[in-house]
Amino acid sequence: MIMSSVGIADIFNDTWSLSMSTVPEVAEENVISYRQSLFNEFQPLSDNSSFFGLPNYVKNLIFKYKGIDKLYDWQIDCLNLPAINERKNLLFSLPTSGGKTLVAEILMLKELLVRKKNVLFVLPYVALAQEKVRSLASFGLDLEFYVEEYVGGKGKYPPTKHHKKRSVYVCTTEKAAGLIESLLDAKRLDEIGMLVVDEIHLIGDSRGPTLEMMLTKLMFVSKNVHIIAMSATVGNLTELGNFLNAFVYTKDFRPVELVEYVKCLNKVYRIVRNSNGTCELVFERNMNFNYSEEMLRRDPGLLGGLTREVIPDNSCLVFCPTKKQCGNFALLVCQAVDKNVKEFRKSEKMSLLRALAEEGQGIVCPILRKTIPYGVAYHHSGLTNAERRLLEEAFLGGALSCICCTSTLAAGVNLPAKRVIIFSPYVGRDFLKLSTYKQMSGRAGRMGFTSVGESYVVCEETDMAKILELLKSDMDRCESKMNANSFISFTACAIGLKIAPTKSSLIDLYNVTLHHLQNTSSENPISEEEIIDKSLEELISMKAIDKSENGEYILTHIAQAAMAGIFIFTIILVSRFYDHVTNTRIFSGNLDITDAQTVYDELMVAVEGGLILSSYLHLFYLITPYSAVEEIPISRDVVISVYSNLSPIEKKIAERIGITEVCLIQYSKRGKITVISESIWNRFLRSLIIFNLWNKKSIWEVSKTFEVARGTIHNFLLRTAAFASSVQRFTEALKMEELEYFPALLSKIIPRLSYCCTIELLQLMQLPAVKIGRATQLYKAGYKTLKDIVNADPVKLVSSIDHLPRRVAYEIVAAAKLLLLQEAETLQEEAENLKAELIEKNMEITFTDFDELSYFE
Ligand SMILES: Nc1ncnc2c1ncn2[C@@H]1O[C@H](COP(=O)(O)OP(=O)(O)OP(=O)(O)O)[C@@H](O)[C@H]1O
Repeated sequence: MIMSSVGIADIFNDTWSLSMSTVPEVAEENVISYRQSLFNEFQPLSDNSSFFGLPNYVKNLIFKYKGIDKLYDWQIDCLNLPAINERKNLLFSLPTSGGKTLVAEILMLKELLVRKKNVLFVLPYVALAQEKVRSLASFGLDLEFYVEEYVGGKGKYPPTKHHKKRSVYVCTTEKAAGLIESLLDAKRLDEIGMLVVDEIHLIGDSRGPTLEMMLTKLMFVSKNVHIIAMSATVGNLTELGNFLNAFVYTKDFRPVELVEYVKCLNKVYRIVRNSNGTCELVFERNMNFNYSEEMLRRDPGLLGGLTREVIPDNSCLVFCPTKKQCGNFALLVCQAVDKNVKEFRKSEKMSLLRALAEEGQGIVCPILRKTIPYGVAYHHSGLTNAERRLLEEAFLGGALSCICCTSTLAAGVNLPAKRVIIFSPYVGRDFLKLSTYKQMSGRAGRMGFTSVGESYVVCEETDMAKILELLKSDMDRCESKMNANSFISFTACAIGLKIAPTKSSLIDLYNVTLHHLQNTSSENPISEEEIIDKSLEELISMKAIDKSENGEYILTHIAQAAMAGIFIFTIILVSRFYDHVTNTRIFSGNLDITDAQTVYDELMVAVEGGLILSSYLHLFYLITPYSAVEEIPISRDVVISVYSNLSPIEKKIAERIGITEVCLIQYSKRGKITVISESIWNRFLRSLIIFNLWNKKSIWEVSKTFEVARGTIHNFLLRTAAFASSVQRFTEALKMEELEYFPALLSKIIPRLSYCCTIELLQLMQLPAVKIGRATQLYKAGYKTLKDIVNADPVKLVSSIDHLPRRVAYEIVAAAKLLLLQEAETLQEEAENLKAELIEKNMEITFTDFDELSYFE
């Protein structure tokens, strides 16, 4: 296959058109011969001709859906490792875009189809997990397995047990942890054959404890789950391999050559790496972009010139140190490029703007409105997921040729570019780390898009020495982030799951952690006994655990109910806020034991004082996560203005909760609020954000009123939905008469909260990566239900929906088919199970039974 002239995107289109018998856009004879070859080689699963132990037609599907017809040598090497056949855990590390994911997916398919076990695929970010669900859907349809999404509010704990087909659970880290806990609790862990963890180095990130605890528990209770972990950037690979008890495979392979440069003043230096590991900067060229004086004043770093060299024909990613700079740099690039670029793919850019408007309920960010006509955009966490997704698709499709982003894009999204510009060697205030540099520069030049990738790091003269030092330094180590709080959570969870209910078994469990491995080799190791003792003491003092008669620790009733909340829905990204919370956190979800007690108290107060149901606000207050206060800082002026403008019913609810004018007076005078706890005051104010969105105020309006970024609001909404699910499960598990109607009340609002949409759009929003704008577009175009999507012609979808890439259209249809199929087959299975149970108990009901009933006579 000639990648350079065709390009992966084209290949996708071609192969899709082949599979769906739509208008082919490649030479007819190629289509026919390819179709023929597919037809000839397609054989049933019993085909024992082997593609790494899989039937040969899996190979064809990889070509059909991924455009890959040949594996790299290292991929073949890795898949043939004796360690794989022996089912030894595998940790493999290659540079970004080396093709690691494909290896993991082939192993995953083998587990599903040959060993017939379920697989957990863990990805660190929501967007990556959703992309994976969508891309695996076609494989699921063809190879007859389910793809179940465990992201945000989606995913059932424990999962439905399927007898006929296997499932791959695509999860974010927190959801995976919840899923494993629920399977352990249900004694069903043996249904899982493999756990794939992408970006394993994130175990050393602030969210790392959740991942570390999950892996530890899994390895402690079972030797049968095959762990496959991968990463591009780990310094202490062997140590990580020891923790995972894994065979370590590493290669320095990049499919596309990467040429790295450093730009200082107007000089460009090439980074030359010598075979002895040293590295030097070799002068390459002077840059002269004929800037006017005015332009030079505005753009002294020559960013515009550097981007102008590649766009619009090729693509460019600009990494900026702060979010604010992303928008500013995007505007700057537009000033530097030729005005004619506005004509380049104009209609696609217009349709992108329309799609963004749909997503923002009619509003498009003013900066994007200015930059998109030039094919330029910015991208950071202040944008909603949907906005980011649209921009990413446009970049992949070529309508956008330049994105100015923060470093999070390098780790989170698969966006290749011809040129990567790291516009400052700082991330925020910190000097770049080697792993971050590698991730950013690794985005340059992806296979199938460009023959060579270039990365430029732009720096001041004063930073040149530091840059050289960075380039020569060893890769960052991955250090366990387990701390006192995570140990308490870890201990409580192990006790709750009964996997380590005694002190000695808790110590054994701790000895499996990465923390233990690193602690023992540190200069001042803490004794394992001390760690466990401290956690136990803390839990006892919080009345979260008791000792049973046989000397084992058990959870108290409320702690158990709190934990049940987590079993059903673990929370997204909680541990990001972990370190800022002074309370002791108990569980990996956000319903910790101190929170659980407060939730309980507040629910009881609401019930006893009278829950106001003439508006949703009272309910929203009760499900506003406690972390909201740190997540959503609201300025003093905004608080005063929002509170002063409360409607009568809102005021009434505030009063019912205990908030009076005195609170406002105390707050306005910058004093401490003494009438009620500040947490009540703060959470009430944040619950108004949810209330406004629920009442159909656009995210733009709410963002303006509360002066909070749209992305932050969107994430807060998702977390509230997840917290509501925990509260729902908590109230169910408490089994108290006074609270028995809460689960039903909450179950009505949770789906709408998760998707932040109207009831009509709920079905469409179940599709992976379909957000409100695209759901609205589909709905308006007459595709109102999943069934409509199943019956849709993807080509028609592309023509009737603005800015819908062809590949995405096919993937959406495949995902809808799989979802419906899964739903129907699950119902069928449940019916069969019920019937089998009845037969087993000799209780088969026949029509004759009814005939005998006099009632019908
Ligand atoms: N053998 C192959 N031939 C051609 N393209 C390939 C091959 N293997 C993978 N690719 C393509 O290369 C790109 C990068 O692959 P992949 O995402 O698997 O890399 P990765 O090592 O997992 O990267 P990252 O570290 O960014 O996650 C993808 O578009 C993938 O489809």
